[in-house]
Amino acid sequence: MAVRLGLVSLFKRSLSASSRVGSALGAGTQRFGTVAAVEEPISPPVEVNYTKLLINGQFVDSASGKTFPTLDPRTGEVIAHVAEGDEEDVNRAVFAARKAFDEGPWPRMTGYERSRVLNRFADLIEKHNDEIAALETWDNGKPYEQSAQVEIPMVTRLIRYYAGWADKIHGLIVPADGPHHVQVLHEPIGVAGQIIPWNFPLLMFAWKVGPALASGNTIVMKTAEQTPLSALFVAQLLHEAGLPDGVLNVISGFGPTAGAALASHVDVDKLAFTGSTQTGKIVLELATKSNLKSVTLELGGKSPMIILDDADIDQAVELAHFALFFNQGQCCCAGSRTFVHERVYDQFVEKAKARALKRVVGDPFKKGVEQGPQIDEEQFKKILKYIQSGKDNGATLVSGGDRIGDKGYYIQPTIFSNVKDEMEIAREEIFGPVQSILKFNDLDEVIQRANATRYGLAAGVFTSNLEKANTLMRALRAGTVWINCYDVFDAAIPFGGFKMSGHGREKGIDSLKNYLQVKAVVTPIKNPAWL
Ligand SMILES: NC(=O)c1ccc[n+]([C@@H]2O[C@H](COP(=O)([O-])OP(=O)(O)OC[C@H]3O[C@@H](n4cnc5c(N)ncnc54)[C@H](O)[C@@H]3O)[C@@H](O)[C@H]2O)c1
Repeated sequence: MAVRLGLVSLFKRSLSASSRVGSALGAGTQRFGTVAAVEEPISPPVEVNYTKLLINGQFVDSASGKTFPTLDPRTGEVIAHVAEGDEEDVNRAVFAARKAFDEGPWPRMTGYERSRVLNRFADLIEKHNDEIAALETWDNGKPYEQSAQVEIPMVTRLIRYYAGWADKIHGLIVPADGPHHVQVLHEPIGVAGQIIPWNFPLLMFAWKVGPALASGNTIVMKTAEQTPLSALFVAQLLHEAGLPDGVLNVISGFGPTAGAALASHVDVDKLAFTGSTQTGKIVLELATKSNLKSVTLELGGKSPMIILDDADIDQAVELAHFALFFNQGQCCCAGSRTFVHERVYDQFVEKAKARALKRVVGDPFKKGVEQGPQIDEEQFKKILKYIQSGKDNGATLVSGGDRIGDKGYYIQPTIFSNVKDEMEIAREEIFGPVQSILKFNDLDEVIQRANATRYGLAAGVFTSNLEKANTLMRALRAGTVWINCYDVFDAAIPFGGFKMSGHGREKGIDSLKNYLQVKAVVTPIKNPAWL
């Protein structure tokens, strides 16, 4: 509940942002529209203490001795040099995780003991909330207030949620048709390989680690090369909370080397991946070719946000703005196709423009900032290329359309109207602050167009008409449908995709199933008193 409130309050903050921005603005911050170079970056209130690989409970150098720089998205400058893991390090980490699973205390501990470790971990995250948030913002560029007040609290909520499950995972006794005692056991699956992206580094860490640990597995995690720092910090806290050595191993490094080695390792029993659809296909193939390990995939999206003609336009504009621009537009489930009913279309576009122009872009450590820089040069260039493609293909540029300043990876909140379904910006995942507004005039038409994508991660609907909401929620082919809200991510709510947005679900009870094997044990019973 607290987390849900966290998100709701973030959205409410966004609702009142237009009245607050004036007072929030100051050095290093700008209301988009008064474009100028972003000023000198604020010094992050944290030190980087953990840069090595975590293998078997120890922070160690990579076998090759190599390191790679992790960069500050505000400037492109080096924050720290981090040990670069590759195949040999993955082998060492899998060996440690295997041993910890086969011999170690973790799967043999009671569920209650495991829950106590996870609860202590959540307490420690809470204690270090501000340091962790600062690391997350420094490495990723997301607003500090978002890290500190929304995301880190979501992490603790999620860890406590799975701590609550740890001693409630149980099988069944099933009545078969015969004199048999039939037990269905739910066992930990073994060594889990986990590969995560950079857009929500710590939240993705938690979504993966929470259910895997609650159900008694051991882990080798490969973090994203853009954002290795926060996972190393909290992995250390998890050991302080009592996690035995070897149960969680963290490898910083690159996809084609460390990630591929993990996906294809024959001693890994399960692979959980979050990232692009393109990479999802690669890791699925590696997993299949190596040892057919089971795979869950959380991939990309091109989610529709549908505004009906009965909607309160001011609220609809704010929600659609939040659905797209949250986290610099770097959300797999971003509402990146804003469908607006033709009766309210022009009014909506005007107000969406006004809102985008008021968006506070600047140093993410600055109070009141809503949007920081994009993660890195590669994403920054990709987004600018998509903006150019929108212009070239005849969409109407309503606001933005360029970078901000000449340093770091800041992009103007950009809106295109008159976007057509076949345009690249309406089909491909931009993963940036670019809103595409499309016009529709009929419910059946918008259902058909909203579903006409290879993705199916999420959808949003904004209406006061219950019947239309009910029709849409069933017709939309997506893993999540948010009605009159967006981006509500409580730990109990399953999340995942239809179609090429992925396989399986994370969070909630569904995620536990990813980390459990089902074993049937059948024993004949002589002279049973009952069956
Ligand atoms: N569905 C979700 O829950 C979700 C969440 C966040 C991000 N995403 C998606 O992730 C994408 C952005 O993240 P990204 O650019 O980091 O994606 P990416 O697929 O390039 O990278 C994701 C992870 O995979 C690793 N990787 C890359 N190549 C690999 C390979 N050959 N073998 C093994 N691992 C490899 C990377 O190092 C990183 O850790 C977007 O498309 C977004 O939609 C999805």
